[in-house]
Amino acid sequence: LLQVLRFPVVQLHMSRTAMRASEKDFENARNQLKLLMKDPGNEVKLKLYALYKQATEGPCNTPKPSMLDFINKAKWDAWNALGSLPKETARQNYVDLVSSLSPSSESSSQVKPAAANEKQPGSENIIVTSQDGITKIMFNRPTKKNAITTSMYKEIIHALKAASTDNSAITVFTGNGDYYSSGNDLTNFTDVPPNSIEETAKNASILLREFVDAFIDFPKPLVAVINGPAVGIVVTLLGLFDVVYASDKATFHTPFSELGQSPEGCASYTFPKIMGPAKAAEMLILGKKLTAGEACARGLVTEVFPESTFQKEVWTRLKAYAKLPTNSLRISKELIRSNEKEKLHAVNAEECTVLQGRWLSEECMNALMNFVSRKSKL
Ligand SMILES: CCCCCC/C=C/C(=O)SCCNC(=O)CCNC(=O)[C@H](O)C(C)(C)COP(=O)(O)OP(=O)(O)OC[C@H]1O[C@@H](n2cnc3c(N)ncnc32)[C@H](O)[C@@H]1OP(=O)(O)O
Repeated sequence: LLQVLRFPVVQLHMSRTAMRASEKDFENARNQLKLLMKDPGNEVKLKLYALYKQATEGPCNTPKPSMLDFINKAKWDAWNALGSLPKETARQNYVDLVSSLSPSSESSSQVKPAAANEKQPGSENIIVTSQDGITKIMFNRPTKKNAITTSMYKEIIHALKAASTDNSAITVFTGNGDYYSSGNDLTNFTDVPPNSIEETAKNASILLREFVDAFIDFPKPLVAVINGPAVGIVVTLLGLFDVVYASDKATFHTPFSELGQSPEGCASYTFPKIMGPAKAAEMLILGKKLTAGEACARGLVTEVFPESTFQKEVWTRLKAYAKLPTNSLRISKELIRSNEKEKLHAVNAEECTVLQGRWLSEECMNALMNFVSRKSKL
């Protein structure tokens, strides 16, 4: 069996290293900032200040300046809004932000103001645009039902990091075509040399953990616009979103047992909290597929819209929300989520460890073989 499954050769360690800014990158970014020709404006300068303080001193720990001390109060608010963002992440976000200000930047994850359908060069499967105060991250692999490849996970991590410090108020995920997403691309696990299986499972577990961490730590309101069926990881992640709008043609399916796998995306913790343990078990253990109406009744979805008016209604609403004061949006999110963060990171770590073992199991390998040989369709 192991001979039949050939896992892809991926370089997850390399990418992981690349995603973490070193002290030297941080120092370079500081120097690069001094060379900027154009004043980036007060909002960006406040973000840079806050990220710098967070990266060097950790969470805001100084007394709040008086209301009349406008400048220091604005700086304090910006730093304080970063909450418990880890120093390392702040350092990376600082480097990303400086890099996005540099005219010579060629970073593929740079989020820039763009026309709604503009594609980022070199990242066709994920399209990131920023307009009207909204950063939109769109799965764009409609011929494969927007299944998520290894490189797409990495691009999304990068896009989230950039979106956390860009000028937008909210960040929205959606899918292009008839599906929101069919979840993990199952061929991520079907083209690997037999002697690399264990290492590949380990690397996939590291990547998954980093991917889910990026959602747990995301500081702005995160909205899912579910345009069609959603399967697997894109469903479990919804417990980490702040608002979920769904078309009435969307469905929600987590067929983990059928795949010989187990839940990820912190769903083993968030789903029982959202819908109660019995309903969560029906989805996560038994793989019951929900309609949008059922998912809304269980509290996983905020609101369901008729497909005929879905896009118009949802985007009109989101554009209005994106005009709300950005700091207030962040601070309210922080209040709602911060108490849970530590727990969520622990749950994520545990789920990734368990999944790593599942990917090496015969049950999982059989399910993947079935998919590849087209014997099994969900
Ligand atoms: C770093 C690793 C992290 C791992 C995280 C753990 C994540 C777990 C999960 O997400 S589990 C869920 C995995 N997803 C699935 O099990 C769905 C599998 N797909 C299907 O069951 C069906 O394709 C379908 C129900 C989504 C759609 O069926 P149908 O309408 O009949 O279309 P097709 O099957 O013909 O699909 C069209 C085309 O897309 C390819 N495709 C669809 N989904 C996936 C997928 N998840 N992975 C890979 N490829 C997918 C399908 O093979 C067809 O390709 P083809 O035209 O044959 O080349």
